[in-house]
Amino acid sequence: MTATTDQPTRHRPTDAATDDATLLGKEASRAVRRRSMRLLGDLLRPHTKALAWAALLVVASTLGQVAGPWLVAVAIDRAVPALADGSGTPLALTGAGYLAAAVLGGVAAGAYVRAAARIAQAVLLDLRRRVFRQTQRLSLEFHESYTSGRIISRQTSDLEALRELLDGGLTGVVSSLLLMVFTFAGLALLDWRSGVVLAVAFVPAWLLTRWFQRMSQRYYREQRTASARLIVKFVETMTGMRAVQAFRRQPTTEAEYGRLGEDYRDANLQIFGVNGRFQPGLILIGNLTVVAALAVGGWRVLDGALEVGVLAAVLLYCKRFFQPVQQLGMFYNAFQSATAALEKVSGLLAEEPTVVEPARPLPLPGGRARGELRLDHVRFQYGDGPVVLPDLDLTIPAGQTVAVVGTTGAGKSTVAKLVTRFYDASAGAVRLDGVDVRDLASADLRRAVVMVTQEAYLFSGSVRENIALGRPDATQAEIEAAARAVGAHEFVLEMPDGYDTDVNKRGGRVSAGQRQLLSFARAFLADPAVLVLDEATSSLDMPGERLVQRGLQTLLADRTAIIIAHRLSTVAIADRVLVMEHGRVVEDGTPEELVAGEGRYARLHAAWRDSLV
Ligand SMILES: Nc1ncnc2c1ncn2[C@@H]1O[C@H](COP(=O)(O)OP(=O)(O)OP(=O)(O)O)[C@@H](O)[C@H]1O
Repeated sequence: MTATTDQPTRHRPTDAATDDATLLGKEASRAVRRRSMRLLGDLLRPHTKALAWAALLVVASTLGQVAGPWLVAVAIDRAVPALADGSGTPLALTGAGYLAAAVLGGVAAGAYVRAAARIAQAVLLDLRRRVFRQTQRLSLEFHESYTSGRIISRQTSDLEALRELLDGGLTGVVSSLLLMVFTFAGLALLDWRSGVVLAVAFVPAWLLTRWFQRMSQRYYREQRTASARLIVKFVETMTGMRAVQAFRRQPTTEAEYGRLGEDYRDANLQIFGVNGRFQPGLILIGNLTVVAALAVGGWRVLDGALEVGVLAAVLLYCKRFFQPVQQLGMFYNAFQSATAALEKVSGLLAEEPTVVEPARPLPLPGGRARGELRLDHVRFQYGDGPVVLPDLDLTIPAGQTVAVVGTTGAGKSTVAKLVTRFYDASAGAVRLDGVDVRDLASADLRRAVVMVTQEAYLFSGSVRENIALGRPDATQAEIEAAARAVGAHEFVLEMPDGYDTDVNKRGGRVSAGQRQLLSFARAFLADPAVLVLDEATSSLDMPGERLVQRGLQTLLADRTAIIIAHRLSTVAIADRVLVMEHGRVVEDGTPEELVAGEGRYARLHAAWRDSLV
């Protein structure tokens, strides 16, 4: 059931399915952009006041900067001649004005950076929380097709790219853009002819920037996809380290990882290649503009049509105009990277759970589950894949223990996933005490039906906390009683800190059998009406097996149970055995009846018994 990256993502045309695509069609590209913008709008909405303040500050700081060359022109053309006439006041005033503008610009710029950083950090925190909440909210179907590595790269490298942009890039982009606009306005007001020169020079600069934009957008998407693939491979190898080492896959995984690393390097090199043409191109255009402005302005100064001071200011403005363009180019990288990241994150956030909470949940009859299960002509397929269960019709009376056995791929785990409502039936219905599970509030369903999985997952924390997951408000006495009931109490007491032992620390490590007993204790404490148990396939040593079997018997007591059984001893304690093949129940009866018969179970049982001798 392990999901792979290239597994087709079904019925999700516009969302996470697109996040690995580098070249999107126009329509899809626009849809993705709209989705990102909507998310950005959502994230920024709570900060409108702070944003307005930041905007005011950045305007003030830019005005401070743009005032400089203007004052230089005034100083050269008015104040210096006035000095020659014996009046020093204009020069002193212009000097003071220059200083004041510089101080105002500096102070406002500092305040702007701080204000922007506060907004950026708040937005990032919000986004981080949203991504985490969303990944927990999404149904199992999503997690089985979207590899954990991809989710990890959403939460790490994508959010990191956004952080980089928001931390410094964005403030830079905004102030650069504003500086360009104000510089152009200042120049045009001072001398419109020079304004025309600049406007003409802006055309090739604009074309170059558009080219850069297009190319880098494509390469940044490639880079992010390559980086996500690298992370996926890494996570997959690390989580499957046992299998990697057991099958001596190291050379293969190393080669694959190396290849993905090369792809990532190539993607980065392409980006630098584009940068390497964009930056010098802009510098060249900038310098040519200065030369043109000097040539045009110089002639006019000679003709007396332009004052020297104005020419000096014009040159300063022309030079300054292209500085932010270069900066913009640099920020644009961070911006591209962040846009690509935002597209992916917004794709993840746009995912809808396939298993949805009912709008108007129905109560269970009597307010409490009795545990009668009915699979009413259930048909099931994963997405648009092949039909796994063609027509399963089954009633399990309350309190019955049913062992499900069958060949691999027969659909046993699928039945478990339907009863626990990790998936919904494609047709037909699963009913608990006569109520369709789709009509039950998930809180009621989770209280009534508990699944104990093969891996018996232990979270970091103490043994006590791990058992208490079954019922978080349980007292210490109840936790101990649950552990005692399933036979876990003794070994817990032998651990270094008893119930307070950290399961991840040295000395807190538990064996496979103990792990199962702890998960039984957890389920016992939850006390559900229906228990679904995917029995671990790994075989235990005999004492461990006996211990687990005894724990299991206590746990089952008089609840309804569906056990995907891998052990003969488990099947023997069941009230009823279902033998499944290709999604159908081919045999159904008590263990004794089936053993006595001639069917598949009798053969399976004989083979099993022989293997034990
Ligand atoms: N998440 C999934 N997406 C698509 N197909 C799936 C998924 N999970 C299982 N299947 C397919 O559904 C069929 C039934 O799988 P299921 O896991 O229910 O079998 P099983 O009887 O529990 O097998 P095993 O004993 O090996 O665990 C298989 O053909 C499997 O390939």
